[in-house]
Amino acid sequence: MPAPALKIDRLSKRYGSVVALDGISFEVAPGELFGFVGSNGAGKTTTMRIVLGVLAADSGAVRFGGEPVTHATRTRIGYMPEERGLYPKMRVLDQLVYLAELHGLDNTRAHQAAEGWIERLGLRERRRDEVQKLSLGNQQRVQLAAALVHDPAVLVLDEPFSGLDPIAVDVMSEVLREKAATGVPVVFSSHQLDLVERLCDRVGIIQKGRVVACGTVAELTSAALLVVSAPDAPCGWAGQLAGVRVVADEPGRTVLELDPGVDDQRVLAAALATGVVREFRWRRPSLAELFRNVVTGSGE
Ligand SMILES: Nc1ncnc2c1ncn2[C@@H]1O[C@H](COP(=O)(O)OP(=O)(O)OP(=O)(O)O)[C@@H](O)[C@H]1O
Repeated sequence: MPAPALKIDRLSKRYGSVVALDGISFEVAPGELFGFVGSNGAGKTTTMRIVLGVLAADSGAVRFGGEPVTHATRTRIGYMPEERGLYPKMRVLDQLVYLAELHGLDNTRAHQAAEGWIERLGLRERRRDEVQKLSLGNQQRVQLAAALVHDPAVLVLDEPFSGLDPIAVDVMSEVLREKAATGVPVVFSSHQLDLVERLCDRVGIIQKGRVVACGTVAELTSAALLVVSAPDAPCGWAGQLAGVRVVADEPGRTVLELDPGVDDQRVLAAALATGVVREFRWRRPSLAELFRNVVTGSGE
């Protein structure tokens, strides 16, 4: 049976006078790897805590297969909290077995699952160590194992990649891909936009508690940018052109966004008026460029 979709439906949340969530909505389909990105304080952690039920929304709902999430369905979510929630003095294996049993696995199955994830995440040598004695990266691997050990039907991870070395990033990426490939909706937050771009099927950009852009990376980055290398051009040469916005301006190289209908040959003429033009080409923006555009509206 395929796992149900996770739907965040118009959630709002205030902390006193601070509006943390302002009607945020998005959906993560079964088998989809969804990247949740936004500036500091945009509302990512608040959203994830509400999904987990550790925080109540003022209004809106979290739905799982169309039904509001209940205490029973919540136990089917695998969660990696931002503040990490392990018992520092418990040994790795004991901790994972304990968590699996808490989620309803009997002792034998809990051991099998814990050992399986220990092996998969390269923690075999550490399995008898107290969590507090592990490096931060290894603690994070244990935290991932803790989110997975009860074979969840939904995976929600708050900045799982922060602080990981490149090998651990690869392991984490593979595991998330594999989990999604089994039909589970997987959502994770991250500030590492290159990674999100590479890994995710879809991305939601959140700002001030609302989703301001959502789609596949290809959809989000379809509006092309114009790269112009004009080594003699004075800084800011393109700033006065009507319908043209400067996305990046380095000495001799400028990246521009043109309003619909603006003739790029007019831009080329303006560039040539400053001297030689070595490069004049269209390219897709990166997710990081798009993010800056969307979030600051200025491109920088
Ligand atoms: N316990 C709290 N009390 C008061 N305000 C809070 C509390 N938790 C979060 N906030 C505020 O709510 C807003 C959203 O915070 P949240 O932690 O959800 O953002 P975030 O997107 O996860 O940020 P980051 O990328 O920095 O982790 C921010 O303005 C934050 O200051």
